[in-house]
Amino acid sequence: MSEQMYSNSKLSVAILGAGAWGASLANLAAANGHQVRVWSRQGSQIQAVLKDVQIVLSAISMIGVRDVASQVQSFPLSPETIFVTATKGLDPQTTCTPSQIWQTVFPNHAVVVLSGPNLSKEIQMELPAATVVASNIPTAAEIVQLVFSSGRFRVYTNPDPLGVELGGTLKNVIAIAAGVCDGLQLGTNAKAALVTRGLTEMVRIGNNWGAKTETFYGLSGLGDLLATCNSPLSRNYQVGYQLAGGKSLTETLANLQGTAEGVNTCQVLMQRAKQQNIPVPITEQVYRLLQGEVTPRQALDELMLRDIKPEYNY
Ligand SMILES: NC(=O)C1=CN([C@@H]2O[C@H](COP(=O)(O)OP(=O)(O)OC[C@H]3O[C@@H](n4cnc5c(N)ncnc54)[C@H](OP(=O)(O)O)[C@@H]3O)[C@@H](O)[C@H]2O)C=CC1
Ligand SMILES: O=C(CO)COP(=O)(O)O
Repeated sequence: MSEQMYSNSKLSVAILGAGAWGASLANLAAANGHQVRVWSRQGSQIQAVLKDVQIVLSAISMIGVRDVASQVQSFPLSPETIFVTATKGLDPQTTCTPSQIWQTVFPNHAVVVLSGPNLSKEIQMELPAATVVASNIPTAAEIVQLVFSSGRFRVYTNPDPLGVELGGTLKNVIAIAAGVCDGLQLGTNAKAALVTRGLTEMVRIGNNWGAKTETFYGLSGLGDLLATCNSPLSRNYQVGYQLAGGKSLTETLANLQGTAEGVNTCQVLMQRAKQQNIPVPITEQVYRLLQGEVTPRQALDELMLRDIKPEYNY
């Protein structure tokens, strides 16, 4: 399978998940002339959507990924079919990333991660954005790059799928903290400190997992942090903002449009950080806040009054 073969051809693309992100990605591929079929639990049979497709893109919330992957497994697909995952979460049972789940279920297929600063509402409004596609199989990433690239969606390739996937996933926890920061009106200095130290925490976790440091300084790490920590369009930011305003987590989630993956990611991350002995002070305070163990103000004090230390351990 070569990139050249695909450069001018129009592909058949199945999008699994008709939520905010699945619908936006479907529009981007369709606008480039590709044949796009979208599947959701309420819609057509998955079998009809998967028939003869060259690309299967999953934009399913983390909670449904394992189940949907095993549904897909029961249908015959060409060995050339490329899987793309756009989910930003971690599996609660195994702490696996979505791409690790897809790769385990489809060990002989190319799997590509798509992640970046991509607030779907802005993409629906046709505002310009950039993203990253990453795979261990470079030609697969290049094919996916061609499918989605346009004058309003700039797609970069990257050889570190784990780093790209973790960037988009881990930033959701920091986005909750950023929402708290703004909800408490702590100011621009506090927000800059939070996001910067949040990035340090993401790099620390990512390195332990085997991801490359520099990936976190790219679009899928720093880029996505900047987008979600500064925008009320981010559901994760909204969760933090509402909690800071005194709402309960149950009330906040009940009124939220769509999925805020950071809530579950935070639980999984705490589990993994404890197992691996990784210091994650911001994640820990977000976890305690979500559990109702601390108030937003107490979480702030806990972070500010930690033992003083050097910025980096060189
Ligand atoms: N919105 C955004 O701006 C972006 C979102 N993402 C990520 O994409 C993923 C989806 O987000 P988004 O589209 O916004 O979320 P939505 O809540 O809008 O949609 C979630 C989608 O997942 C499906 N789904 C949920 N649970 C299950 C299940 N158990 N089995 C099968 N399907 C299920 C829903 O199906 P149904 O409609 O049938 O309920 C729906 O299609 C998340 O991981 C998110 O972090 C990534 C980048 C940008
Ligand atoms: O990941 C996103 C933008 O890149 C979407 O953020 P939320 O899931 O917080 O809305």
